[in-house]
Amino acid sequence: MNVCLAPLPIVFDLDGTLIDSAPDIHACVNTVLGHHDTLPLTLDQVRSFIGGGVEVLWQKIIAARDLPDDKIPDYISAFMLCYQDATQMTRLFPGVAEALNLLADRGYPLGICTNKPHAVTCGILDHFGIANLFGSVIGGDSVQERKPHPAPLRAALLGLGADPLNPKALYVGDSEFDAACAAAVPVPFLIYSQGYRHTPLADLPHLASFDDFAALPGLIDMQPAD
Ligand SMILES: O=C(O)COP(=O)(O)O
Repeated sequence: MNVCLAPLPIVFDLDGTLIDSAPDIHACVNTVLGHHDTLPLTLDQVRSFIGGGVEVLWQKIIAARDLPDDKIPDYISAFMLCYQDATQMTRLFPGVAEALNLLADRGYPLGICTNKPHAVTCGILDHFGIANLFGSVIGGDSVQERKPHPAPLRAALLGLGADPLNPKALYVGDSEFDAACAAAVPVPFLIYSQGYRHTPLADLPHLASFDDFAALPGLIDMQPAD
């Protein structure tokens, strides 16, 4: 690491990157579907619908189950009631807490940019005891637009003191939404290969990929500082 220069701000995606939230989301989706006498979805189906935020999740569910789309607001309210504090089956991916603490100790300003609603995001960060590591947390309802639009990532970068229009920073994520958002800002993108992506890695623009959080601090240290 170049110790003479300011460490780069690092912004992280949440679902599929820091946390495996699919089992809790899956359970709440099926609770809501059950209340509407609709067949449950598999964990793989629900996992493949995560990443665009709660509205996109439910658009994909109603398409998969041929449900009336004028009921989306009702489905979303019922889902949020179930999901607002559902952390029982959610896990940090292996090595996440260690990597984040190491990066924070090395002085990297850390942020979150997720399409998950802000309050739920903060609850999850608190639950895992990592909320204090992040200087900026942008959720799917923090600004008007959602990823892949660049606005939420720019807001997260601004919160870390970076120039949102010409940022020297990194975005770490797992999905098509994250890759497109990073390219739109633009900011170099590091992709976690064990997340919820369905596109081959080679087809997503990225600076580097990693499959183990133990490798992330070294990968970040290799990037030129600001
Ligand atoms: O789809 C969601 O609710 C959140 O997904 P993200 O954390 O990957 O942005």
